[in-house]
Amino acid sequence: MESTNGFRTTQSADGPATILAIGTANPSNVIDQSAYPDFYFRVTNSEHLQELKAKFRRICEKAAIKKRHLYLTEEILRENPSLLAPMAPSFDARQEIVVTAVPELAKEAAAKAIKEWGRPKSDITHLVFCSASGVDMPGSDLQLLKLLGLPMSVSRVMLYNVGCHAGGTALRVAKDLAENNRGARVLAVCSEVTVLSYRGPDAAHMESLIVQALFGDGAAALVVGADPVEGVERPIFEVASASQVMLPESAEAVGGHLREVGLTFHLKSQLPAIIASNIEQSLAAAFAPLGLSDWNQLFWVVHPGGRAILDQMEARLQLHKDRLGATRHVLSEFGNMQSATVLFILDEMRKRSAAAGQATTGEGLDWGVLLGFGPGLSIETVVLHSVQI
Ligand SMILES: CC(C)(COP(=O)(O)OP(=O)(O)OC[C@H]1O[C@@H](n2cnc3c(N)ncnc32)[C@H](O)[C@@H]1OP(=O)(O)O)[C@@H](O)C(=O)NCCC(=O)NCCSC(=O)CC(=O)O
Repeated sequence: MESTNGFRTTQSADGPATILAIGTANPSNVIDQSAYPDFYFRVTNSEHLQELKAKFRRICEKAAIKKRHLYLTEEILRENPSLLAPMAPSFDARQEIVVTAVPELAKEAAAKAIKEWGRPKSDITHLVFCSASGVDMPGSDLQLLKLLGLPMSVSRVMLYNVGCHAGGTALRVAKDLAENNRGARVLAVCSEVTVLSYRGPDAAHMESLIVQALFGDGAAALVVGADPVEGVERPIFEVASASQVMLPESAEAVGGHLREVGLTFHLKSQLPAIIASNIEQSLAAAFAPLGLSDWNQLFWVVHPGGRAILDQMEARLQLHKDRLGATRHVLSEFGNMQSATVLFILDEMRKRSAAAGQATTGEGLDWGVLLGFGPGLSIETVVLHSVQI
């Protein structure tokens, strides 16, 4: 009888996990960031809070965001007045919306990814689903399976309420699944619809104002698999390594709490500085095996938690201005879409590389990094290798 080791060898892939397709989707409702302070204070019946409105306008102006997509329209808000108050018990009303909106938006993104991938959806073997937008049992992973008509044999992993680094987490888990299960094709999906954290302004909750000014809704999906089938599958990036680290004594920097009032966030103003002063350690550990330490030789995909995080990281690492171009573009067009954002940036990266006639999907460079930040404070570092265009 064959040894377990021999059996295990035949179960593993030969090559590294690759990203074979990317799809994205947003709700059709678009908000213009410059007009948003007027809309937000009017719709939440808060026009009497003029000082707070002026502060909100300052935050919106400094966010480096042009527009965002939000599921919540004025009509839906009017139908759900408990969402407008700063701290009214409203969990049921919020859940009612997200349990269908999250998997539906995920379906749009996943269908696009499967179409680009080019193989039948019945060839999907695993699903990794991430969302910080509500919880349910069975979860959004099962709803998505049904909405897409995927085989009932798909092995699912549901990552609820991980936070903004979860795009990196999903890719890390997808990589391990793809490399350890020969022939596996993993659908990794992040879907965020910020209905849980939407609320009216309140001087007692300044951190909520930041969330109202920065967060947007979006879903993104990847198909991940090793040993691409020649002539059928076309890799976009190879996933060389993926790791997670937690920064000590940073638990208070960022977090979220699910309560009767929905999801509340705490965001310390030191967050950009904490990330900037710790990031080089993660980069050094991730790129030491490759002998790389010139950060300007990498292409960059960074979770844009806020403009100040990008600015401080860029300054600390002395990155050339164009290195964070794809990241800043996605922040400007969509805001902070939590876990989905880095996957949107991957899409933007390969598209702008092709449009500019670059030699590789990573702006002409070979190696790149995807960074996610979130509660913990947790940092996800994914090392990517581009492919020739
Ligand atoms: C919000 C900003 C765009 C504002 O830009 P600047 O900092 O350049 O401008 P600024 O200093 O004049 O700030 C504008 C106003 O916002 C206030 N302000 C800034 N940060 C604040 C905070 N964390 N809590 C409360 N208020 C804050 C300032 O005091 C100021 O008020 P006044 O004008 O009255 O003086 C930036 O600070 C930023 O990008 N911050 C990071 C946001 C963040 O934490 N993102 C992580 C999201 S969570 C995430 O991504 C992970 C996850 O959820 O898991």
